Amino acid sequence: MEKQPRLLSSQLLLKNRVFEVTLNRAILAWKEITTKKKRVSGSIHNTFKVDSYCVPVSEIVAVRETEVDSRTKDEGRWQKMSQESTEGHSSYAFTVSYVERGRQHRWRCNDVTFHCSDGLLCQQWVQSIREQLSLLSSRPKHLLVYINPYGGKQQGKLIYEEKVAPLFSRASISTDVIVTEYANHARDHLKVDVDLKKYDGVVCVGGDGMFSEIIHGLISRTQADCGVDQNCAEEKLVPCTTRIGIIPAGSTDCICYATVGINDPVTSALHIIVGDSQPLDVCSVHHNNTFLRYSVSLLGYGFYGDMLRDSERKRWMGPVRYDFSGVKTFLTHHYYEGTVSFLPATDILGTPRDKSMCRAGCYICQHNGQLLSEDSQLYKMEEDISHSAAEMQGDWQMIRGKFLAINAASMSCACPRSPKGLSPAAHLADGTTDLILVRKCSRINFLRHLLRHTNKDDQFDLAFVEVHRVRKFRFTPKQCESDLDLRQGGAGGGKKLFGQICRDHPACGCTPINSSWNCDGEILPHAAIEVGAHCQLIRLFARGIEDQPLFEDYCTPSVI
Ligand SMILES: Nc1ncnc2c1ncn2[C@@H]1O[C@H](COP(=O)(O)OP(=O)(O)OP(=O)(O)O)[C@@H](O)[C@H]1O
Ligand SMILES: CCCCCCCCCCCCC/C=C/[C@@H](O)[C@H](CO)NC(C)=O
Ligand SMILES: [Ca+2]
Repeated sequence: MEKQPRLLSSQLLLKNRVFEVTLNRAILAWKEITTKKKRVSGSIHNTFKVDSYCVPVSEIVAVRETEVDSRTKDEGRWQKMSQESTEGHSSYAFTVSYVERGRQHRWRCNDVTFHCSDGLLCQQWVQSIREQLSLLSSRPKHLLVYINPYGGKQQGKLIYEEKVAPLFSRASISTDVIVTEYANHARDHLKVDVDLKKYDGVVCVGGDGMFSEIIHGLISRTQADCGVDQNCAEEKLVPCTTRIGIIPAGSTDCICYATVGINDPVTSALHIIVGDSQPLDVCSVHHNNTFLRYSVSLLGYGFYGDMLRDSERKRWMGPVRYDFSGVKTFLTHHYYEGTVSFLPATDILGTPRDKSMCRAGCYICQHNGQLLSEDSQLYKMEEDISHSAAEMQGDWQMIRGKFLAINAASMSCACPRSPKGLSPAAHLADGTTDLILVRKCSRINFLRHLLRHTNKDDQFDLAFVEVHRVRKFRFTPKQCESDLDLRQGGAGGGKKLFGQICRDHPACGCTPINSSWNCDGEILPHAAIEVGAHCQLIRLFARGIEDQPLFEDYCTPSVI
C-alpha cells in the first residue's frame, strides 16, 4: 500500500499515558511506548512494549474539542490527577468518535479523548481531522428521513429518536424527517413532491414493506424524469442516483440483514454516516404488459405467498405472525400447477450452488455488473434492437409441473429467521435472480427443505428442488396455460403472453386454485407474471456483508 505523508504528529495523553499520535490522509494512529527493566542472566536490560492502535479516517464519525476538568471523580471523592501525568496537559483535549466493530457485523460508535499540552495544539488537531473528513465526498450532509410508525413492533419513531438522530447530529448531518401518516405516503411523496436535488440520500425507518415504498417512489420518479415507460417490460430502466439508508424497524428486515449482516439501527446509521455505497439489483414484475411492482428480495409463489396472505390478517400480532402463518401454511400443504419459463444467465461468473457468498467488495458483482454495462453500450449502437442481445442469444427453458413453492431470490434473503437465506450464494448486484422450484413432495420432505434454510445443510441438495440463476422468468398458472400454448408456439415467444383468458377469467388469481405472489412482503394481484432483473438499479448506504475478522482482531481501533 502506498505510504501516505504525515500531516500531524504529537505526543498526547490518553488515560494518563503518553502516546505518539499521528495523522495522515488515510489513518489516525496512536501508540504508547513504555520502557520496562528486565533482568536477563544477571544484567538488567531495557525492553519496549508497544501498544498501537489505528482508525481509518474514513471510519471517523466526528471530532470535537472536549471540556476537561483537571480533577477526576473517584468513589465519591475529588482526587487530583497525578502531577506527572497532568503536568501541562490537563486543560485541553479533543475527542474522536469512530466506528468500532463488534461481533456479528455490529458497529458501535466509540470515543477516544486525547489531552494536549496547549490549546493551539488541540485546535490544530481538531482542524486537521475535520479537514480530512471534509475531503470524504461520499458522506451525506443532508438527508430526507421517512419513519413508518406502524412497522414491526411499532418502535420506528423511538428507534430513530433515541439511537439514530443523536449519531446524525454528532456527524453534523442535517435531516428533514417525515413520520408517515398512511400507507404509500412516502412512495407518493417521493414520486412527485420532493426536490431530490436538495438531499444526499433518503433514509427509511421501517421494514421491507416500507423500503419497498421508498424504492417505488424513487424508481418511478427517475423513469418519469427520463421518459422511460415502466409498463414496457423490455425497457431498460435508468438507475437511481439517490442512495437509500435502511434503519431496521420492521418484522423481517431482510434487505437490511442481507446487505449489512445484522439488523441493528446503530450499525445502519454508522454505514450511512461513513457514506457507504452498495448497488442492488431490482426485478420488475409485469402482468400482461402492465407494470405491477418492483422486487429486491423475495418473489415467492405457493408457500411464501400463502403464508403472507394469512399473516396479513394477523398484523396485530407483530413479527410473530409469520411464525403462526408459516406453520399453518406448512400444514395445509397446498401445491399449485403451472408453467415456469426462464432465461438462464449463462454469460456470467457464479452459480447458485457456489460455496462462496456475496461479500463486501464482491468480485462477481463487479465483474457481472461491468459485463452488463458494456453490453448495454453495444446495444445502444444498434438502433432497431427491441430485445436485449442476451435474450436473443439465450435459450428460454420451460418447466411445467406441480409446485409447493416457486421462489425468486434476487439477493440471499438472509434474515434472523434464516441467517444464510433462501439462496445463500445469490448476489446483491450481479444482474440476476435465483429461481428456486420446489416440486410437489411429501410434507416431511418439504419440512426437510424448509429446515435447511435455518441450518448448515444445502437446501438445494434434494431431488424435488432445483435452482437456476436467471435474467428473466415467467409464470403461467395452469388455468392460463391454454392461452400460453395458443400464443406462444414455444417458451420464449409472444409478447402478449397473458392474454384474454388471464385478464378476463375470474379463476386467474382469484380462486384458491391459485396461490399469490409475495413480492418483498406485498401481495400481488395476479398469478401470471413476467419478471426481469435490472442490474444495479438502486444504491444503498451499505457495503455488503464484511468478512468476519478473527476474534483477536475484534477490538477496533485495530491493534497494529
Ligand atoms: N403511517 C402508516 N400507516 C399505516 N401503514 C403504513 C404507514 N406507513 C407505512 N405503512 C405501510 O406499512 C407496511 C408495513 O411496514 P413495514 O415494512 O415497515 O413493517 P413490517 O411489515 O412489520 O416489516 P417487514 O416488511 O420487514 O416484514 C408497509 O407496506 C407500508 O406501506
Ligand atoms: C414450518 C417451518 C417453517 C420454517 C420456515 C423458515 C424459513 C424462514 C425464511 C424466511 C425468509 C424470508 C425471506 C424474506 C422475505 C421478505 O421479503 C418478506 C417481507 O419482509 N418477509 C416475509 C416473511 O415474507
Ligand atoms: Ca442478484
